[in-house]
Amino acid sequence: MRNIYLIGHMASGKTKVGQLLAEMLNINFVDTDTNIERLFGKSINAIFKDEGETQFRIFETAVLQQTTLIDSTVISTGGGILTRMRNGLYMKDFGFVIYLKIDINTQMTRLLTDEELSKRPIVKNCKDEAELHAKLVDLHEKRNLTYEYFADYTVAVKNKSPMAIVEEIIAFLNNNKIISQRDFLDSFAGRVQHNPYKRIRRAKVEKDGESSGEEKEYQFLDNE
Ligand SMILES: Nc1ncnc2c1ncn2[C@@H]1O[C@H](COP(=O)(O)OP(=O)(O)OP(=O)(O)O)[C@@H](O)[C@H]1O
Ligand SMILES: O=C(O)C1=C[C@@H](O)[C@@H](O)[C@H](O)C1
Ligand SMILES: [Mg+2]
Repeated sequence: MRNIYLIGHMASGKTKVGQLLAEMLNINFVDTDTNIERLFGKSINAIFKDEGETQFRIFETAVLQQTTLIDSTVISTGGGILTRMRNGLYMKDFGFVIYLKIDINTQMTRLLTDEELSKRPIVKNCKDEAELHAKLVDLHEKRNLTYEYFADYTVAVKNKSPMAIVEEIIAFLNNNKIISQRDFLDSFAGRVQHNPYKRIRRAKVEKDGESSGEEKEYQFLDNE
């Protein structure tokens, strides 16, 4: 199965819903923000502060590109992923794009806790609610069209629990025959069958360029 990419404004629930969706589908989960932090050994705040937003966007594309090498994975992206058009093209080419659409009031409510605000460099320096509101209006004006342009499916998140959103996404995937039990079994069977690390390989023992008829076993372990 192709990947499922979640896009949308910050605090629309991409991370929260993505984790739950992956759990419900029993497939892997990747969060591009988390992977950027792991790969570059710094928090997103520190990357913005030390290297600037442009460098952060370069890291973000690099991490997104890595997801084109895997499949059957739910990938939650950062709110600004579509500031670069090529990112949208990668997601379209390698997966289905689900847009979690949030209204400004719901977004304000979610961001107005210290923990949520302080980890997002784009809004963390807003000095009061009015400034945060103005910033979000600006971001919606700039970004809404880009989310809409790349979305294969849109879910409005207002007043819905994470589980209700997940159920809506799964219904969309099922209705469009994007996932089926068969897909999962095939993909799982394929990974087991082709996994070079788990396979026991037999090879004829060669002596002086000639096969002795004896067989030798090579076991590749996961942690080698
Ligand atoms: N459907 C929901 N109902 C209520 N709260 C939610 C819902 N979805 C997410 N939240 C909460 O909103 C906050 C932001 O969610 P989350 O971190 O998943 O957003 P995000 O889209 O990943 O943001 P970012 O783009 O900054 O990574 C979290 O506290 C989360 O628990
Ligand atoms: O909306 C944005 O531009 C951002 C959202 C977050 O997911 C992070 O990727 C970062 O804080 C930037
Ligand atoms: Mg997130």
